Amino acid sequence: MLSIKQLSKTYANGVKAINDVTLDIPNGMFGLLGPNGAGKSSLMRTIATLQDPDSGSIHFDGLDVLAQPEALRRQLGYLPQDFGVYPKVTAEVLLNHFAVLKGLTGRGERKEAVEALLHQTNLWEARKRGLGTYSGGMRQRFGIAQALLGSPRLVIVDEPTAGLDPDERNRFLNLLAKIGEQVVVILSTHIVADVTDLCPRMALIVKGEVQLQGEPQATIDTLRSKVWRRSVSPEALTEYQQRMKVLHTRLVGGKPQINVYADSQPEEGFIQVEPDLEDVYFLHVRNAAASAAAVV
Ligand SMILES: Nc1ncnc2c1ncn2[C@@H]1O[C@H](COP(=O)(O)OP(=O)(O)OP(=O)(O)O)[C@@H](O)[C@H]1O
Repeated sequence: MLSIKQLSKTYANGVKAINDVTLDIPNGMFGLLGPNGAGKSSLMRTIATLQDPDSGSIHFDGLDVLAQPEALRRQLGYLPQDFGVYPKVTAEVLLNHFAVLKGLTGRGERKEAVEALLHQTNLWEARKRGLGTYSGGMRQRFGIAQALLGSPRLVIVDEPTAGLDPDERNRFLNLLAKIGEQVVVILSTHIVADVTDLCPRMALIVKGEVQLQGEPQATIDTLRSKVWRRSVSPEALTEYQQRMKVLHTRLVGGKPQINVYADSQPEEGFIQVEPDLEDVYFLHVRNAAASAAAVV
């Protein structure tokens, strides 16, 4: 269990990236959802002990992470958002190199670990190719392979599916789901479907603050019978957005379709629909933006 209490961080430029965050993260896949700039990477980097918070505490299975960062690092696998690779080096050589850095110094043990991870991430056939020839999905799977070296008990992956095509995304998420059976995996993402598909527990963070946390289905249930949908003309869209709580807009056959939050049917033509996690996400992002505007 990872336990974060009242964590805050303000950067030198005055941006409050983490604002009094308290989260309990049990074993399994945990989705940390939030729009760009919400503070997800700041939180991930702080948990990974790459930067210090201004205040608050982090404990992992009783270990005081901020007091003993080295001890946490020995149990950590981290795939950062901007994971760079050397394009000319092969996957096998680079993974072997990372393994040495992770402390796998015995030749036999290292070879075994590297080979097992290349198989697990489905890169065995491509192991002798330069990483520069890899697709985005293959690079991300390589990123997970290096994160899993040394059998970490805490795995952090920061926005890993952005830019992947549907096949590669599925393959990557399946891989994460398998890992999540044994350890704590924190998946930071702005893609709602990643969390819906994969995570039994989640938190939503906006402007550095936790807006909600719990089981995705329980958060969806709070919106039952409050989401209404209709198609509108492109010209009328702005007017609907001003008059109603429009959660999101989708183009269906080139025509905008809006989901609106309301206690009862907003007007003729709206039909009630089953809410989903996107509705929850947009309602909270919208409310957070509204309350920030009210403060200013
Ligand atoms: N080193 C830094 N110095 C100053 N401001 C920073 C720094 N890193 C991030 N920020 C700011 O802190 C806020 C949160 O950024 P962060 O990268 O943590 O968010 P995020 O949710 O990961 O978003 P994204 O998906 O865009 O990376 C943003 O306003 C960002 O501009």
